[in-house]
Amino acid sequence: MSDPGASRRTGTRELAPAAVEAMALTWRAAPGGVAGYGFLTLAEAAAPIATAWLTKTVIDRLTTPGGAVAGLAAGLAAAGLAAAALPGIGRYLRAQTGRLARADAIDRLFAAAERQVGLRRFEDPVFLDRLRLAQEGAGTTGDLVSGVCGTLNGVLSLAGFVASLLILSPAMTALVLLAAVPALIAELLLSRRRATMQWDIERIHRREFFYSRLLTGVQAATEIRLFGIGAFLRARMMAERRRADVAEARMDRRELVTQGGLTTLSAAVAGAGLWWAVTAARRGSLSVGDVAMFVAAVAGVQAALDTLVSSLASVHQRLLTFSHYVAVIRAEPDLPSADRGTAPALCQGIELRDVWFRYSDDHPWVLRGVDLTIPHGRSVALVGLNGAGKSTLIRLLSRMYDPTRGRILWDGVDLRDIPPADLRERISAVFQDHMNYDMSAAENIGLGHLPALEDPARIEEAAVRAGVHQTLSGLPRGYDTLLTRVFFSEADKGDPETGVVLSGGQWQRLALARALVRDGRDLMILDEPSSGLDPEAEHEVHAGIREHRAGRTSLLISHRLSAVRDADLIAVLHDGRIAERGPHEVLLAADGHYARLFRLQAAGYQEAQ
Ligand SMILES: Nc1ncnc2c1ncn2[C@@H]1O[C@H](COP(=O)(O)OP(=O)(O)OP(=O)(O)O)[C@@H](O)[C@H]1O
Repeated sequence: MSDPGASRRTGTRELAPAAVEAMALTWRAAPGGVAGYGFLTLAEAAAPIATAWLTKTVIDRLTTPGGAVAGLAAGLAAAGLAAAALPGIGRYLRAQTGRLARADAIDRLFAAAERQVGLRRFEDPVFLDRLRLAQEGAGTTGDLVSGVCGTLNGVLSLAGFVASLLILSPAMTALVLLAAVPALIAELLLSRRRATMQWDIERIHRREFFYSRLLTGVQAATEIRLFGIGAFLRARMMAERRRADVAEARMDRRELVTQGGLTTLSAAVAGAGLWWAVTAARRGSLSVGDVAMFVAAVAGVQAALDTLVSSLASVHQRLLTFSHYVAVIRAEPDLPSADRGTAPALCQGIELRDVWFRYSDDHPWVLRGVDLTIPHGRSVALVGLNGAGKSTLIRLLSRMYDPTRGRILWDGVDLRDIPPADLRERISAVFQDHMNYDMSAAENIGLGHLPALEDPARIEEAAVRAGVHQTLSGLPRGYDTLLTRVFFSEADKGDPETGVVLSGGQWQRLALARALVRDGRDLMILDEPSSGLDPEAEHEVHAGIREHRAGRTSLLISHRLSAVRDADLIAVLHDGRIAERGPHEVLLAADGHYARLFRLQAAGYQEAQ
């Protein structure tokens, strides 16, 4: 279970730990509910057996002169009452236990996903499929318990009715039981097939979900309309839907045929039994009560077998799904992480020593022996063409991945020897693909440093420094304004106080404020912090950043070379290596890649004059 992305299918071996985990989880979440439900299961199983015996005895006494039946009738009424009331109480307990177990399971699942310190698992389609099935498994933990209770109910009812039937006819008992064996095997095979089918169509569902999100989300809405690609995307979505439907229909047909055959078999056995009982009664070897008991017992055995077989099949299938949950919560972190030690406060600097990296064995090398030092208290800029590997290098610095070869040293300590959370505590960053959270303006900034959520002055200070304070304070509810409209109904949408939508550049400033609120960190990473800003805003933001970077350790990535010229050191990433390094003037004088790019950009501006 250490590598939840390794295997596409779940084997029977994984079912036992899944069963133990599900039981333990449900017991922890709702011990009272499980105990109550277990008790009700016993009572529910006992009620029909008691009813059958009481009925037989009442009939026998009624057909015998002078037999007292009042007490038996009362018992029969009590058993009937129990049979009527218990299922309702059981349903409530089952639902309540299910809710508690589900909440616990979902919480643990998401905590486990968070334990994946890097990004690799989230780029692995097999893991993503597993994660989705795990969510499904977590959501139905309670059903698993009710399936187990159903199985228990089936076993108990079966035992009671089989014992009753044995007294009347051992041969008929054997026949009824034998008829159940193919049903049991067939149902288990069917549930395994259904679980395999679910796993196989998981990718189809993921693609369908992707298209449906595109078609219903606001992000792609403009392009979809402008390019007129709605029908094209819908056709693709429906093609995926139909592929999934075909697989499901095939499965349903298989179930229909198998279950139809099994039902016919049960009916034939019941008919033969009835014929035997009636002839035996006519011969005088069975009483009228015995015939009633026999009919009830055959029906009871078949109903119990039915419950047992379908509960077992459902438990089996749910366990197959739940085993994905177990695989995810027991998954080792994707990166080996030290759990002891701390990231020392940066005094000397960060050194990349012969760092090689590729995203996987079948991807090309992105970095091919990068040697770079980011000295403490200095500003370093990283430039390079699209796809040169700049953002990749940042992901390695914040340990979203480990270098394939080589080492990254934080004051001489390998990043692998520092707990990732500790390392990240010392870093602040604005990412090129920053997040826009559907939350309030204050929360969008405060997420950069959670204690700041209680400190409005600190949030405001960061907003001022990112140049977004004026925008935010002018919103209908100031910093408490929601920066989204997704939570409001159509009727609310006319009211500006229900949420606003910011522009791309305003969001970018907000992302900068989120990084700045994390003040006092040892390393500030700025990956294209101003790409969506207007020239005035860009100038203003870079002036602010320059001031902020003075005397601090920072790494800035920007294609706008005028923004990086003041860096203490500029490194040019080319062909996976640092091709040039030095201050602006030195690189210009060297007349290499940097000088060529800088002159190209400068010429563009001059032409415009
Ligand atoms: N998650 C990923 N899986 C596989 N390959 C990736 C992944 N992310 C990036 N790459 C590849 O790695 C290379 C470097 O990408 P990276 O984003 O680091 O470049 P960059 O220098 O930041 O580019 P840009 O200037 O366009 O932002 C590219 O060829 C890209 O296709």
